[in-house]
Amino acid sequence: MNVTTPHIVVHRDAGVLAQAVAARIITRLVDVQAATGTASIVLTGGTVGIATLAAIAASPARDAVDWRHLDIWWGDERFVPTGDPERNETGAREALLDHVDVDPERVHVMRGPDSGLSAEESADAYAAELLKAARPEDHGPVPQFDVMLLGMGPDAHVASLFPGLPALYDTRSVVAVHGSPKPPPTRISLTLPTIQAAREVWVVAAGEEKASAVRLALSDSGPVQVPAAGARGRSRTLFLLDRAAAGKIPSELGRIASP
Ligand SMILES: O=C1O[C@H](COP(=O)(O)O)[C@@H](O)[C@H](O)[C@H]1O
Repeated sequence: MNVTTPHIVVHRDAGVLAQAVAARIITRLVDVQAATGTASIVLTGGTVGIATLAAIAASPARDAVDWRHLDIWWGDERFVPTGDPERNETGAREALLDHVDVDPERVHVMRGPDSGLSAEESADAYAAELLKAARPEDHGPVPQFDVMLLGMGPDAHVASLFPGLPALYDTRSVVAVHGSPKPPPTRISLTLPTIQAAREVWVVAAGEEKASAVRLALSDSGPVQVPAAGARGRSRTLFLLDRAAAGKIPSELGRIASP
């Protein structure tokens, strides 16, 4: 798998970070749609992830995106019923998707227990949906997503890939995760091979409590101990941080700082 070296961009605080990531997403989607007529994005839950979606909703530039021609996927989901405030889907709908003209057929949710599926069946159903969406030029079982947004926990988890859990060894595209150290315990997650199939992977993190995880994610650590170290895209990897989260990055790693 071709993966790229991360490029680091640091913003003043979490608020500016969310605004800047929102602007980047809008620009990227507009550019991809101008070139191909369609685009795809993978959403994340978490604080910066949802704040970013709210910033897109509040931006006048959001109307530059052709929302009807956008496929929306999730990197992970908490396995709780539809509408539960814990679901990443619920946060994304409230922050953005309820405010723009998306095509419901192109909003690809990971199903919860109210669907009657077990977590394993829900993961398999998502894998099948990804396989159906993959085109010959994707050369694999999942689409080469245009942008994958990933939040990161203080333990360096991304999506629902937590350090040391079996999901990190899994070569399927989507898995059920049990025993998550962060509640709720049961989740559905894309795996590392699926994350690394994305054209662009953008890791977003804010706050001092993420600083050690950011440092490790940018080191040569293995992804089983430091899942975020495996968050790399085929064409580009961005670590989009606030100053606090960037506080422990070694000085030899280049970074771009905004005022
Ligand atoms: O549980 C999750 O946590 C991470 C990070 O959340 P944060 O609140 O620390 O930013 C998130 O990226 C992931 O999608 C989510 O399910």
